[in-house]
Amino acid sequence: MRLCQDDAQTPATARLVLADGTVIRGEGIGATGAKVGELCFNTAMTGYQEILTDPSYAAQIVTFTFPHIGNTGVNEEDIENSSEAAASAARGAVFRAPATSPSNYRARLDLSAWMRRRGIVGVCGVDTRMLTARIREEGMMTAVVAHNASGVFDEAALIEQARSWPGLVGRDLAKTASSPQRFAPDGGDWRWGTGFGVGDPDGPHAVVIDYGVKRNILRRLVGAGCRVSVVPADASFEDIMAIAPDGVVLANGPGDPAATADYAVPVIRKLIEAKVPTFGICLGHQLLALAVGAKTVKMPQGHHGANHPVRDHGTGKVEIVSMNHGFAVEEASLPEGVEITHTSLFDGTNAGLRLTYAPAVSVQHHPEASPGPQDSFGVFERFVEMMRKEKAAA
Ligand SMILES: NC(=O)CC[C@H](N)C(=O)O
Repeated sequence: MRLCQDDAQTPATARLVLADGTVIRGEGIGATGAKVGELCFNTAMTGYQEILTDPSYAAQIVTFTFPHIGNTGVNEEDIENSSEAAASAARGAVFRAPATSPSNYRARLDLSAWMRRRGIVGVCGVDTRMLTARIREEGMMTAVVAHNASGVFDEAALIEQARSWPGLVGRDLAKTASSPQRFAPDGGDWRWGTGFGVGDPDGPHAVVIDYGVKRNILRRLVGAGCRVSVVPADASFEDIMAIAPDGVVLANGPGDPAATADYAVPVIRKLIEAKVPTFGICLGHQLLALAVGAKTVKMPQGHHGANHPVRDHGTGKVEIVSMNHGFAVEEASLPEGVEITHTSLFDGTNAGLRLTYAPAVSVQHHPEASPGPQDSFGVFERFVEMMRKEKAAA
């Protein structure tokens, strides 16, 4: 395979430009143009389509450490954006090898054509091992990925574009990733041969606050037996209570949790006070922590992958989970009445909480996987049990 960055003679059609002035040459894939964002790396070996459509990657460019991306093409089912807020997913992608022709019975399109449709700008032929080592040592940096057929770029302008981008700290992106209207999802867990399952019309009513929710969270809730309604990120406590929830899910989402806290935290505080069963996932976990008075911090490299070990202190077991976050809950800032339920075994950061005085739990990882292992699927069933228990006690 050809790596282009050291070969100035190659008419490379793409550039990856870092804010420190590094320019990496590669071959373009997907949309043409130039996209700026925070450069992170993801270590998952499968699930590139789910990763590129995960709304939590808004304003980010994903470097895939797995070298062969595109082998199974793209299909109509493995899409994680739950609404037309498609702009909310990853802006750019960095690959080691050029994408090969797809080989999979579900493939409908090749990766490049699909990325073009979705406006994702990509570059292949990059030494992703070198890039990942740099992110590991220097932290997530701002980058621009640029692609055009001519191979002619104003590199100084691209460096300037990367330098002047303000970064993710202080950015509320949940409102832009959220569906603007209430909706009900259309299916449950996907199974080979039968596709998406159907829900239980008499199950407990889970209302999901959509900060940029992944579809598989909705499918998993349906699969665990819930009736599900999704409400926009800025729905008020009264809007939520008006549709009679048995429980509320605080979804995942992009951006800085502290910036989303302005409008999310007052609603979550009222849910806690009203003892509505509450379950936070990723951004939702961080927002629950902020609602009880804790702090969140920016991580140097974040956690992005489908192979992260997390200890569940309740069961004593280690689960291998999917992760995608660049901010974390600062454990030292957690007040009394908050129990730590999960810990990342990569770096000891907080990965789960439970309030002792209200029915509220949360996890930092992605128990819905997609992509990733299904070790944590059970947290959805535990949430359903919590809703049933609270309802029976009311
Ligand atoms: N997946 C998520 O919900 C991400 C949460 C938050 N935007 C972070 O990067 O930490």
